[in-house]
Order: sequence, then C-alpha cells, then structure tokens
Amino acid sequence: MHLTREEEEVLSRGDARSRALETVVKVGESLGASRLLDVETAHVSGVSYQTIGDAGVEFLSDLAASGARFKVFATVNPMGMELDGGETPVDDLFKSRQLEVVKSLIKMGASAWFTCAPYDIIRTPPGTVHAWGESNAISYINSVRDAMSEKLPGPFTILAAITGKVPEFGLYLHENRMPRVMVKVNGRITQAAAGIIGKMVGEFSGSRVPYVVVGPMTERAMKAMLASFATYSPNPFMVIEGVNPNWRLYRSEMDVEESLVIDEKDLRLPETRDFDAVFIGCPHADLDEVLHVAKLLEDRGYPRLAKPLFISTSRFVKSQLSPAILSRLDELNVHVITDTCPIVSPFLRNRGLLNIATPSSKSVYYMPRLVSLNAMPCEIDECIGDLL
Ligand SMILES: C/C(=C\C(=O)O)CCOP(=O)(O)O
Repeated sequence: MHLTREEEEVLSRGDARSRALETVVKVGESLGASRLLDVETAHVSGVSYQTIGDAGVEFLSDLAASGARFKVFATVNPMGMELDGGETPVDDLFKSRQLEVVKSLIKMGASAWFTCAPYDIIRTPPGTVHAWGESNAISYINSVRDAMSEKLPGPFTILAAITGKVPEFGLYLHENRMPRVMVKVNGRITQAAAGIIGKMVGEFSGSRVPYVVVGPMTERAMKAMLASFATYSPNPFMVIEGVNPNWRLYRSEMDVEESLVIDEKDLRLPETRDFDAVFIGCPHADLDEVLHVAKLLEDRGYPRLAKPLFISTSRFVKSQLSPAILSRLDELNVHVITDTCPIVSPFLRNRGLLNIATPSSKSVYYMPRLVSLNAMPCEIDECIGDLL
C-alpha cells in the first residue's frame, strides 16, 4: 500500500495514534486497498453495554487510557439507557458499565449525541468521505446525498476516528458504486410499506447496488426504507431515481443484469396482533416524525393513549420541542426518550413490555434477536388509532 510521508511519520511515533494507524493499514492491506483516504467525520456504533458487554467496555477504556484521541469530528450511536435514566430503567451494574463507556468515548473526544441518525446533525455533501458504522445512517448518506461511507465495524470506526483515515475499498471507489440490478416499485409508499420495500430490495440485490425507481415518499418513509434495506443487505447503497444528486450519472453508466418489480399487493402488512406498547424511532425520529404524532393526537382531541407510545430520538431533536409539547405528550402516554433505543437497551423488558408494534422494519428484525422482544409491523396512524 502506498503511504504518504505524513502517514509514515505517524507510524514512526509509537503512540496510540500510531498503533491505531498500524491496524488501519493492516486491514487495508488485507482488503487490497492501494492507499488510505482522509475522512471528514466518523460515526461510532456498538456503544451499548447491552451489545458490547464487558469486553467492549474494557476495549474502550484501555484505548482511552492509552492516550488515544479522536482526530476528526465523531458522533456515537445510541447507548443502552438515557443519560439521566428517566424513562429507561436498567439495573445498577448495567448503569455503571454503560457510564464507563460514555466516559471513555468523551475522553477520546466523541461528540456524545448518542443517535443513529447523525445525518440530522451533520451535513455530508456529495463525494465527501466518512467512516460510519451504523448501517441505516451509512445507507442514508450514500443513497440520499451521494456521500461515501462503507459499512464499517464499530471498533474500526474508532480507529478511523483516531487516525482520520480509512482504506480505499468497496464503496469508497466510484466503480463499486455502479448499479447492477434494477427495481421498480408501484403503489403508495407508507412508512411500514417502505420497510417492506427495503427488505425486498436488500434480499434481491444482495451485495449488488440496486437502481430503484419509486414514487414520492415522506422523509420518514425514506429513512425506513433505507434502514430496512441496509439490515437485509450487506451493501448500504442504492441509487434512487430523482433522489441521489448523481442519479443521472449512475443511470448512464450502469450495467443492469437483473430486475425486480414490486407491486402494491407485495406491500400488505400482516394483521397486528395484541401488543403492549408502540415504538417509533428506529432510525431515531426527526422533528417531523414527532410532530406528526402530536398532530394525530391533536386532530383527535388529545386523548390519552390506552398503552404507551415510545419515541426514541436524539437530544438535538428533543431540544427543538418546547417543554409544553413534551409535557402534553407525556400526559397522553407518549414518551420521548433520548440517547438510546429499544433495540440496544433492555428498558422495555424491564418495564414489563414484551410485545411491541412498530412501523420500523429494522426493529422488527432486531428486537427478537438482540433484546428478546416480540415485534410486529404496523402503520403508526393505525396503531395509534387502536389505542384511542
Ligand atoms: C446493534 C446495533 C447497533 C449498535 O450496536 O450500535 C443495531 C444494528 O446495527 P447495524 O449498523 O444496522 O448493523
């Protein structure tokens, strides 16, 4: 691999950044990369004690104690509880281990927003290079903005944040971003239907980049589709006609080997069974999504919901909501939680809530696998309708 003089100099220092760079170079060599790229930002995933356990806590605290510090702006994924504990009960051991993780990340220089939708905070213009580790976010910046990130493992995003470098491989190379399959979607795209589309496109295209022709959809449906797609496919990039800023270029250069048509009949949800709570916010809800729920309840005369609705989001989004809206939502059994999400936290189970309805296809996939919850898909307007 070709290394610049500056990279050689960092390698010769023998400090924490030097050791991190050594690993980045070794990984790059094993991937056949011919050089390293400078990244503008990093987004670290795998920071919940629920998923990384004691080994992860030790890894992060050893790195922080060794003097490793982030070189580029770095955000982090949701952790296993709210920072102030409010609505997300966890036991004392969990809390203390999770706080160790937070301490290590902050010591290394993380911007501690604890969100899986950092694209709501960071502008990632077309062609810019990033080292992100959360698949929905990677899929979003690649597909909607034509920024560049591969799907990097959580620990590797930390090394990228420390060094400011990634190997040039996979989706960092223009030739690997060329669509190889075409998908045409017919029908009205609701948020839950968008999750089904993402799953179908992901399963059909596998590691190939799809070129997707689909009608207009809301931002929350777009996020749901891309999150689901990146859950079911190893490749976090689709070219969406009319959406990706360079879709015309991709269309002119693509070489399509297979096609799929998705029709309205494919987008029907199974009947929702009995549930204990409703969840939205995977990916973390944006302001529009929270306000959509507030408006639904306003239109129905502000009824108190028969079962709780949890909305997970970032502190950034929550800070834009007035205390009056938040306390009104709380009175109506709608709980806006930050820093975490139910797929990386035991809090729903700890509150005795085991059967969860959600418009998020990604949550339906992960809830049974990561936190032993039963999850079922629903359209948010309909789930809320059931709770009036
Ligand atoms: C376990 C997850 C995130 C985390 O540990 O931070 C959710 C799945 O992550 P993907 O990036 O969608 O694989």
